[in-house]
Amino acid sequence: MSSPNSPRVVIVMGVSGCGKSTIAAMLAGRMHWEFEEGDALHPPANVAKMASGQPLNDEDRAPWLEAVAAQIDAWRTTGRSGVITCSALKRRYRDILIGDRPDVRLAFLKGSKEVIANRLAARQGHFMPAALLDSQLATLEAPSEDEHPITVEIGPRPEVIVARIAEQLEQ
Ligand SMILES: Nc1ncnc2c1ncn2[C@@H]1O[C@H](COP(=O)(O)OP(=O)(O)OP(=O)(O)O)[C@@H](O)[C@H]1O
Ligand SMILES: O=C(O)[C@H](O)[C@@H](O)[C@H](O)[C@H](O)CO
Repeated sequence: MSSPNSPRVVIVMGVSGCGKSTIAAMLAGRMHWEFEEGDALHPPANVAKMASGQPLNDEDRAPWLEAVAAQIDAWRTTGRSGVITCSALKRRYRDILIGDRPDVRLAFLKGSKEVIANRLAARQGHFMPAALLDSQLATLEAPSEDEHPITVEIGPRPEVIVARIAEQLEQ
């Protein structure tokens, strides 16, 4: 396990609209760690594809996952800790992001389709159409126990969710 001063990274994962950006930014603030919005690392073609209502495939996601992994490594090799958002829907995507990096933890935001659909319907100014939620949920492989995820229900207020994640990180 890591010593208290070694860099640590949390990937906040889950389908579109589960709250990754909201929770990750607050968690980074609470931990005094860096924050990176994984969506900002998509090639422009991916954003255009999603905005046009088409789901990404494995090939589309490959360069994006590499960019997320590169950010994680940039933090780790320079001794910094950080929180990054990444839907990381499939196990094999998470294997790219985590691999043998022992200080990288998953925080999985888990919620019902109904709650997420309601939040997406209310959200404005985001490229991701709510219509892609079905495909996101169909693609999601929830992390299994051997991935040691911190799994949190998305129902409560963001402050509560962040506190729950922080408590588990501090254990
Ligand atoms: N715990 C919460 N309670 C109520 N509303 C929330 C909560 N978390 C997030 N929201 C709201 O739900 C919407 C979706 O959250 P957010 O944009 O953070 O999700 P996301 O997973 O980052 O989405 P995407 O992957 O599409 O970027 C936003 O409008 C946000 O303000
Ligand atoms: O893997 C994917 O299908 C995409 O990366 C999406 O999950 C988006 O990044 C994001 O969640 C929408 O804003």
